[in-house]
Parts: sequence; structure tokens; C-alpha cells
Amino acid sequence: MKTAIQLEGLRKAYYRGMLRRRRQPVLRDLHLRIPAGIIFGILGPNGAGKTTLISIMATLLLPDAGSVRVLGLDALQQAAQLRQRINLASGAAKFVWSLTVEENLRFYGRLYGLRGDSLTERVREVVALFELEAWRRSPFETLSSGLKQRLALAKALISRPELLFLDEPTNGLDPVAAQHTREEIARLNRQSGMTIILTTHNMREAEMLCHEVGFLGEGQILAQGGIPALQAQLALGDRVTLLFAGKPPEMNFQGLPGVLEWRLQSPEVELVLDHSDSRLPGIIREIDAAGGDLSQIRVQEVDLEDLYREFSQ
Ligand SMILES: Nc1ncnc2c1ncn2[C@@H]1O[C@H](COP(=O)(O)OP(=O)(O)OP(=O)(O)O)[C@@H](O)[C@H]1O
Repeated sequence: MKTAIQLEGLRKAYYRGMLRRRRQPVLRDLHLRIPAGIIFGILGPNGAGKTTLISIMATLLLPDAGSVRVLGLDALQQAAQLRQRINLASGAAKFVWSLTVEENLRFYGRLYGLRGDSLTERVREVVALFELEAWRRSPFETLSSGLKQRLALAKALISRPELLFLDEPTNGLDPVAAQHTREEIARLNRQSGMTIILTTHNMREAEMLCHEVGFLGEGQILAQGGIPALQAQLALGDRVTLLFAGKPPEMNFQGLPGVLEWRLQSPEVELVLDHSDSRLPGIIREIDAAGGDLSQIRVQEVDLEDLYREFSQ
């Protein structure tokens, strides 16, 4: 699989205080590889360094040490070349307040060298892509937060980037607008295969959107992978209690599909399942076949925040 990002030995510290003598290391010997074509989520608590990391990858900030390869280019030596192929949108998007949606997009299009018909055509395309037609002539300052975020995505796509960075794309949005934005992000990746790297605090958002995530903590990537795989690694899953009318059947519960852990407390069996809704029907059939007499099933769904807490402590 092709690589979008390859970071080796990345270090970054900020200097603080009046005399800038206090050194605060934020990234400490960080290594990370992100395959091309996926949506990758950088997760971590406030102040973990997510914005710092994304800014370095997007050529907006220089690291103190380490190598940064993005789309096969050296982000430190070939930044200008790389900037033609990437773009970034922040949850706290800044636009010229008095300009309309269309004027703002035309302004950014010009920054990328678009002129005349090709500029008009590209603005029309991104307006259509994010269903902003009705607001083309609305000044930025009159837009809702959800529309501002849609405009930020439209702006980032004006240059047809191969790689898109999104810093907290649903920050400050109400649940409906946040869901709309997530659907747009997923669609972009699905339809064009664009690599998207985003930061978020929201585990459900990461689960919905990201093919892979990396947990940032102590200046390093503490764990990386798909959420189901990380869940399995920590044996975090839905807790299912099976209550039997008689003795539980003698069967190999650990060998059942999706079982991460199990415990017998006759007449109850407690299972930890990766996904209870998809696994339970098959498990019930196997229990039936083994002669088990189930009287009750209780399901307590996994709290994905546990996964977040586990890696963010
Ligand atoms: N320009 C700067 N000068 C000094 N310190 C900085 C600067 N930028 C960030 N920091 C500090 O570096 C640390 C990491 O900040 P960063 O914004 O990268 O974290 P984050 O994970 O994105 O946080 P959040 O989730 O709150 O956005 C924080 O303690 C922050 O105060």
C-alpha cells in the first residue's frame, strides 16, 4: 500500500516565559506512517500536540528535529512543491467577514493561480459539491457555524488536493451539522480516494469516519490501528451477560466469533464481545446447538471513551 505520510524521530518544543527560557517539549521522537487513500484520525487530549503535529505535516510549522515525508516529498526541503498537492481546513475557519461565499472562494482560487473561466468553473464545482448554491451571495458573517464549516471544506478543495488535513472539523457544530460534515468527509474519501488526516476528541466520530487512528500522548503515537483492532488489543467491548435456566452448557465460549473475554459465574456467563449486535445471533444459535437453556440476555455496550481514556491517561 502506498504511503501518504512517513515521520521519523520528530521533535518539537515550544519556548515559554518572558525570557523564553522554559522549554516545553510537545513531540518527543515521534514515528508515524499513514497509508494513502484512508481517513486517519489523530486522537488525544487537549494539549497533546495534535495541532502541532498536523501543522508540521501540512508544512505550516518546522520541527526541531526529525524527517517529514509527505506524498513522497521531503516536507522540509520541498515545501513549496508539496503545498500544491495538499490543503488544510481548520474547525475554527477564518474568512473575510464581509465577502460573500462566492467572493471568498474566488479569492482563495486566485491564490492557487486559477483565473477566468477555470476559476469560475472550479468555484461552481465546489459550491455544488457542498450544496452551498443557496448561500452563494451571502456574506460570510451571516452564515451558521455548520455552513461556515462547509465553506471551509469547499475552500480547502478548491486546489484539488491529493491530501487534506482537517483540524477538528466538527468543533463547535451542533449534532446535526456535525453529522452532515462527517458525511461530507466520508463521501470525499469514498468518491475520490483522497487521503484525509483529521484531529478529533470525539471517539464516536473517529469510529464513524476513520479507517485508522493514532493516539497521541507523551509526545508520541502510543497506539495506532483500526478502532476494532485497538479495542480487541485492550479487550474492550460490549459486555453481554447470558443467564441460563439451568447450568450453562459446557462449551468453548472463548472460541466463539467476536469473544474477547469470558467469565463463568454459574448460572451466568459473562462475555466481552467486539460487536454484540452482529455477533449475538450466531452465539445464541451455538448455545442452542450445545443444549443451553438461555433465560435472559443483558447487553451493556462498550463505552468508546474507555479506549480514549486508556490511551490518553
Ligand atoms: N505557538 C506556541 N507557543 C507556545 N506554546 C504553544 C504554541 N502552540 C502550542 N503550544 C503549546 O503546546 C502544547 C500542544 O498544543 P497543541 O495545540 O498542538 O495541542 P492540541 O492537542 O492540538 O490541543 P487541543 O486539543 O486543545 O487543540 C500546548 O500545551 C500548547 O499550549
